[in-house]
Amino acid sequence: FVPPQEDQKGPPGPRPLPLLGNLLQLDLKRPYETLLKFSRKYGSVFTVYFGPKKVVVLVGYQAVKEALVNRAEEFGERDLTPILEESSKGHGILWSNGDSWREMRRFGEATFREFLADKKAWEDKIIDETQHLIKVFRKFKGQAFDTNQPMNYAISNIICSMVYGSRFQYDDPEFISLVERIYVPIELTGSPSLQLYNLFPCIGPLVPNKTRFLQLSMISQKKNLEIFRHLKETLNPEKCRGFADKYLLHQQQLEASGITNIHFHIDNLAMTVIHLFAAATNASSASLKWGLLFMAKYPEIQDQVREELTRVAGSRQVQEEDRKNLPFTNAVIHEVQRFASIIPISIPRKTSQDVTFQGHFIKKGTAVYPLLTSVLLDETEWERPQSFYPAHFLDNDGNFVKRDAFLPFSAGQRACLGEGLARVKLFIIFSTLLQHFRFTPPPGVSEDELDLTPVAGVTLIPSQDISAVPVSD
Ligand code: HEM
Repeated sequence: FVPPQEDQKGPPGPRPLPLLGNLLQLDLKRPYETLLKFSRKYGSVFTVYFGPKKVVVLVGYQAVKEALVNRAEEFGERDLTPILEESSKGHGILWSNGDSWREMRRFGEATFREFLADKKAWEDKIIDETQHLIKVFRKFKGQAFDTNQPMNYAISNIICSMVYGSRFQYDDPEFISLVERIYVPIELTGSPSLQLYNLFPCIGPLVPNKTRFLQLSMISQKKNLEIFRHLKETLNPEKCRGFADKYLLHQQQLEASGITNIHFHIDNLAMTVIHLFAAATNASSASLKWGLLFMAKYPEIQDQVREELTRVAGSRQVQEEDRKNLPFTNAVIHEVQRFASIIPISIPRKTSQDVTFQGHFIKKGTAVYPLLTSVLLDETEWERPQSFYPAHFLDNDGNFVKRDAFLPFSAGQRACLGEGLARVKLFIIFSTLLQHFRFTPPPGVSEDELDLTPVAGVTLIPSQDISAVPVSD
């Protein structure tokens, strides 16, 4: 292996070894930490080799914004690993490119806009699910527990309501395996053997996790096709139950008007739905889990949130409408997303053409990793980047202020499709839980002793148990 010629003109970076590239220098459990370290030496645009794979890393608000927003087209393609290429087959939204992605993205944006316009219906689904979540939290009677599973179930069910039009009971075996098919592939993606397979695809037959990943993907595809068959039998243009109905109706309209669109077919719907579950669930539940853990860690901030909620909403259900009157709560939720920085390396992009960026040549098709954590913790943008400090989002009069460098949903043409929906979800669930529970460290553990180390993986997830003590008790 000889690094190609263009590297000499490309962004600088640590010297790669043949075949291994910079793998020996990278902390593979927390690669973002090594990348941050490299940036201190090589600047805000540098090259690193994950084995034979060349990657250009973007660091800090200025570089990330310039690439993803000002040069949106050039940095607007998704970089696919072999396993994702095999499972997605060019379909869906998250792991696709070109015309198919454009059509699915446009359809997704229009549909989500409609959902948000009918705010009440979307909000009611979230409120309904939050009530189920509260019942589960109550069962622990104030004992410390792992918030992972209850949160994953609630969030997955909200996406079920959004996509299929109905929720499941938590103990329904169909639902339990559906949730497993969402979270297990995400865990597998972060496993060392699949990471190795993605760098050296020739070892494929030796990687059981690859077979498991593809099996789960196939089962998801099959199950979705079954659900769509049922939905199709009862499809009613007057009463659209969710995303899948919208798509099926759109497909019917195209057929009825004789328009041929090769991208609107049932396999593309199934993969789009699988991608929506993958993108929507993990990130939302991780953000909420961090939110509750930070409340246990910083009780004075928790008290201030609850005081504001009580003053504005009393004991009635908080609604999205209330957000404008809850600047402190709003600021805390934003600070949770900033400080937890749950997707430290954004979902990989690649260049769609040869690019000269900040004086460096980057060849078409080069993988690009926007280091989102370096934006959310950028010392030139945030007053106290390394502290949990809700005042980042408040002015001197306590009003909420937006911040340019707040990019947990990334930016540009591949930015998070569900940002609007995610924001409503985080606000309603976080506020409602705080109305009902006081979150504390487990008995015998002090706030200082709470463990904020995330579980290693693509998304950062807390591992610390906490207690949810009902406030009315
Ligand atoms: C707190 C919650 C969430 C966070 C932090 C988050 C963050 C992200 C990030 C960083 C990306 C990569 C964007 C890029 O490449 O520039 C992304 C992509 C995406 N997200 Fe989210 N997301 C969240 C929730 C959701 C929800 C609720 C949905 C759907 C309802 C969703 C749907 C998507 C989709 C479809 C993509 C792929 C977009 C594309 O490739 O065109 N996300 N998200």
